[in-house]
Amino acid sequence: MITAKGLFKRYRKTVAVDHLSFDVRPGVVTGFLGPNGSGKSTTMRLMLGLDHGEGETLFDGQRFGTIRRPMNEVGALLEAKPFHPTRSARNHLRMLAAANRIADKRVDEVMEFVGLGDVKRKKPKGYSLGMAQRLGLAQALLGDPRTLLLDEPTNGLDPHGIHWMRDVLKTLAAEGRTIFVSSHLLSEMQLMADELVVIGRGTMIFNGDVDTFVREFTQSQVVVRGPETAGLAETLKSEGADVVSEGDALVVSGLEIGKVGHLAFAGGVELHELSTRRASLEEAFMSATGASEQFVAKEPVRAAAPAAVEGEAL
Ligand SMILES: Nc1ncnc2c1ncn2[C@@H]1O[C@H](COP(=O)(O)OP(=O)(O)OP(=O)(O)O)[C@@H](O)[C@H]1O
Repeated sequence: MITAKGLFKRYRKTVAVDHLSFDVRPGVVTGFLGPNGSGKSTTMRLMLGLDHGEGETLFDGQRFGTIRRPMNEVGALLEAKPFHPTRSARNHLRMLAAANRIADKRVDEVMEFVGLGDVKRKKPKGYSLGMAQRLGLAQALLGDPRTLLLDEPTNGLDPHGIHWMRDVLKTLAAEGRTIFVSSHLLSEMQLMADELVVIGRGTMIFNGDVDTFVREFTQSQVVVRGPETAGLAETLKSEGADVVSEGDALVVSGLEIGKVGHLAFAGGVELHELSTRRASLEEAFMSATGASEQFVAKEPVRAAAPAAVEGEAL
């Protein structure tokens, strides 16, 4: 269990993290989301005491700095490639293992686990970003910790790697561990996370389960299909719904599925489908964080078309 209380960090005029408090439960994957520059990395650094700021983070009741054998309690992957440039990957981990009184055989175990068994004697400076992420995860797992903090662990991984990382994190969570992971891949987060902490400009936007987040920040729609729904469309509109035709279906916004079903039944309309279409995590994220986006790109400007010269074929 992670309990973060009143985390605050200012860089000169910029308040990067503004009194954030949240809990991260064991047994589930908790996703950490926010637009670029919203303070995710700073929050994670504050949680581990790697940045000076205010507030307190407890890992199973203990502050990181007071844990006697931190690698056995909290594993962290904050940035890819923080490795010794000339030592082999295996020796890098062996050195860490020795310093933390972790058995040498655990090094080979975690390197096999993350799929780097064949390249463990190579130097990490020759690793790709995806391989470096795997090595970072191996390092985080070295002490078999109960808590994992991972900042963008899928960064640089190929689709197989992303799929693998998702399975690994879900499995580790199912073993009862506490997993706190940031990612920009919202479709991936939708498949991986059970709970969310969503921030914007350093402040809390949402802390709770994924389904509630999507429900709170989007409007679900009702899909209606049947051989003759034109009359029903008019009835639904007169009840205040927005109705759009999509092929042979009606997509209804603004009315509950029960109400749509009732109106169809009352009007004697035959239905072949009546279902709810849930919005995606991405739609909910856009709606929840739109106002707190810091870096908004301008619409691309198209180069002006050359003026037509009279008589010249274009
Ligand atoms: N070392 C620093 N010095 C000054 N400002 C900083 C520093 N690190 C971060 N910031 C500022 O703090 C804010 C939060 O940055 P942070 O990197 O924590 O955001 P983030 O959510 O991790 O961003 P991203 O999603 O782009 O990785 C930003 O406005 C950033 O410019």
